[in-house]
Parts: sequence; structure tokens; C-alpha cells
Amino acid sequence: MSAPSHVSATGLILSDVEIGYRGRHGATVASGITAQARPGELTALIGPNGAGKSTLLRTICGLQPSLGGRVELSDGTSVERLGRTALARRVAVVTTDSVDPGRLSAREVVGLGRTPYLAMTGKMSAADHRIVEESIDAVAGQSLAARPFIDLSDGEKQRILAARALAQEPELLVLDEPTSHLDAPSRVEFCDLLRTLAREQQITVLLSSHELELMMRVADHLWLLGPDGTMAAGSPRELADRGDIGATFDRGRLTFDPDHFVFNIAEER
Ligand SMILES: Nc1ncnc2c1ncn2[C@@H]1O[C@H](COP(=O)(O)OP(=O)(O)OP(=O)(O)O)[C@@H](O)[C@H]1O
Repeated sequence: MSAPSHVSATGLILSDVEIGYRGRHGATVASGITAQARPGELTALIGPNGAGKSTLLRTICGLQPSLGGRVELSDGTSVERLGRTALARRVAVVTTDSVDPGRLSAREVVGLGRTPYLAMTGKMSAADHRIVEESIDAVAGQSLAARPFIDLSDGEKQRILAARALAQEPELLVLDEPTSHLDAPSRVEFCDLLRTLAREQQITVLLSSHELELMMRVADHLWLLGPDGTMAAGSPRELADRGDIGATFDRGRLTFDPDHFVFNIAEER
């Protein structure tokens, strides 16, 4: 599958973004967020529970409004200005609860990714079918394609949902904790797959995760959302060397070793 024609070198740009909730129980969750995610790279959003990762991803995907600042795609378009269909042609979202497939086959689930491109008839063209097959190929999913989606394992489902997202031909692929239900080898495989897709198709891939050691190893770029509502961005090595990872996650017996990208748990005293 080739890179979509609309990709550029800029990807996703956040400028002084404020996220949070309006209303009686609303509050600012984080502010002053300025960061970039580039095409061809895997950017991982990490941070402690409640820091605002899901809130930020929803804001980036246009699923909730920002409280301030700008979220822009490669050509400077604000996501909040795009209508639903235009947004779905440029931004694909994978969350664990984002699909209720009934008895749809895995191939039919991937086909849902073509929805933003279909005419009123809802009928897929030969080109749509070709893109669906290429998307299934990209995740090595042909052996799963005819099976009911609901019968697949969590790891297989994640691959098919990634294929559905690819079928949208997005420039930005956003995944909220995509590895949370996977075993250790599947986590590594799925992240490697995302990185390959980012590179080969020049997609900007942004995922959130609590798998800190894994993200330190697989991500090209990290966004670290701190408990104080600020964001630090840089390569895993840069954040480790600056002490940002330890400052955010060291607690009690747990300390981050910046030389080896691992967390150590001290013996109980
Ligand atoms: N609908 C809502 N209205 C008001 N506050 C909310 C709402 N949803 C989430 N919050 C609050 O926003 C903050 C950030 O939540 P969010 O789910 O974005 O964090 P997170 O980093 O994804 O957390 P976790 O790692 O635990 O999934 C939390 O304090 C949460 O209580």
C-alpha cells in the first residue's frame, strides 16, 4: 500500500493547547501543550493515571473540543473545523470499545474503514475493495479475514482494527492504549507493526500506553503528560537523560534506570 498523497513533513501540531471539561464538574486537565508528531514516526503518549492522556487523544481526534490553543493537521487545518466525513478521511481512531461488529467478518470490519469515501448508495467500488485487501495484507491478516470478528483473540482484533484504520487512508492514526489486553510478545509485535506502517506509509502514528519500558524502546518520540498538567516531549533518550521519566514515575520502591530504560523495584525493607 503506498503513502496517501496528502502527507507532508509536518504531521500533527499542538500549539498552546488546553484540554479539559466544561460545565459544573469540569476543569482544565492540562494546558500549554505544545508538541509535534511527525509522519513516518511512532509517537507515544505516556503519563500517570488521570494525567489526561485519553482527554488529549479525544481532543486531537475532534471528539471533544479543546479549551484553548490549536490542534492542526499537516496543512494547518484545525481538527475542530473539519466536518465528520472530512475528519474521518484524515484521522483514524482505534479504541478498544470503538466497534460493535455483531457477526461481521474481519474483512467486513476492515471495509467499514471505507465508509467516509462511499457514495450515498454505500456500495464499495473495485478500488475500495482493493484498498481493503491491501489494508488486510499490511497487518498480515488474510488468514483472519473470513472469520467473524467477534471470535478473534484480542491481539488478532487489534490487527484487524489497525487494518480498518488503514482502510481510511488516514494521515494521522490515533490509538488509545492499544496494547492493554495483549500478552508481552503480542505487545511488542503490535508496536513493531505500527512502526512499520508509520514508516512505509508515512502515517503519523500516535498511541497512548502505560507500557513505559516498551514505549521507551519502540517509540521514536515521546509525549510525557505530567501529573501537574504539563507536557514534556522528546526522544526516549532525551527524556530519560533529562530525568523527566524518573521525576514522573519514581515512587516508593520503584525507580527508573535511565541508562538501561528499565524500572527497578527495590527489595522490601
Ligand atoms: N467527562 C468528564 N468530565 C469531567 N472530568 C473528566 C471527565 N472525563 C475524565 N475527567 C477527568 O479528567 C482527568 C483526566 O482523565 P483521563 O481519562 O484523560 O486521564 P488518563 O491519563 O487517560 O488516565 P488513565 O491513565 O487512568 O486512563 C481526570 O481527572 C478525570 O477524572
